[in-house]
Amino acid sequence: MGLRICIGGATGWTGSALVNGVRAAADLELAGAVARKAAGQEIGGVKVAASVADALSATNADVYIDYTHPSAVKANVLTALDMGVAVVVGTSGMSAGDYGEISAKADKQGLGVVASGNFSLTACLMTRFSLLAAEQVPDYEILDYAKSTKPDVPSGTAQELAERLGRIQPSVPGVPIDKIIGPKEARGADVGGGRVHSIRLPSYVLAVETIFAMNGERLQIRHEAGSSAEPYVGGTLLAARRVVALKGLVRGLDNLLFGTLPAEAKKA
Ligand SMILES: NC(=O)C1=CN([C@@H]2O[C@H](COP(=O)(O)OP(=O)(O)OC[C@H]3O[C@@H](n4cnc5c(N)ncnc54)[C@H](OP(=O)(O)O)[C@@H]3O)[C@@H](O)[C@H]2O)C=CC1
Ligand SMILES: O=C(O)C1=N[C@H](C(=O)O)C[C@H](O)C1
Repeated sequence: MGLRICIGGATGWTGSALVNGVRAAADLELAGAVARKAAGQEIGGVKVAASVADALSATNADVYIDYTHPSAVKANVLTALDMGVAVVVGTSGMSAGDYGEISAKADKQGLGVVASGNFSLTACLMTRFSLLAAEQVPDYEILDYAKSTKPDVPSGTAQELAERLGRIQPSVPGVPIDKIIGPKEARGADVGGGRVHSIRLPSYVLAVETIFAMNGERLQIRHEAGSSAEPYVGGTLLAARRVVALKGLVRGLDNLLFGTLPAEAKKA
């Protein structure tokens, strides 16, 4: 019997790619699925439940994976932990405070949670390269592009990056924000120490770019997502395989792949 996976958001863009990924993996088994509109129907050989609690009481899942909605994810994760199930979080929209609560619950339950603003390999490389750059170049700002209908801001990718860059090297505006002449919002938002400008327009899936600048030169590190959800499957399933051996919260796929950066370990 393989590792038993329950997928929240199983009918969605990412969730349906994951259902296929789990079914194609010899060491994984689809144990449950959650989605409201398809509740009662069958997906990948399992009956879709209307809620995480219903899905996890009907099955003995080892891991719950959430790709639902920013308005639902926190309650879903806390429910799974309360029910003794390790969690992988793909859904965006949770604040640093929300992650604090999840971290405390995971510690209390002795369970693992892996969350990553982006589970694609190339996005995870963008994050790691940006963190390395911030150790050397203190002046940077983050541009966060997504489709016009994305409800949460900044994206999960940009939020996690901003918080982590901000811990290594807070981004300090050349003119302090309270001294700005004109609308302060035009200078973006301070997200955990990193300055983020979010753009929401049709035709984008998601792109995140950090501009590092020194006198006379600039470095731009950019990731651009395409229209397929395939890139998120490998990283999410790697996290599912690893999370069962963890206790507590790990944020960032790059930490699973490459270990903790010394600069982040020092500031933790
Ligand atoms: N970390 C990463 O690498 C990635 C993160 N994401 C993030 O994942 C999230 C989902 O994205 P995407 O796949 O495009 O979303 P979709 O809108 O395509 O799918 C959402 C899924 O969740 C279900 N759902 C929505 N609301 C609820 C709820 N309240 N309770 C239970 N199920 C719910 C939907 O079904 P129904 O409405 O019938 O319930 C559907 O199955 C977003 O936050 C996105 O930013 C996306 C891709 C990669
Ligand atoms: O909403 C999306 O589509 C995506 N969201 C993720 C995020 O919020 O960072 C990332 C993914 O590339 C697509």
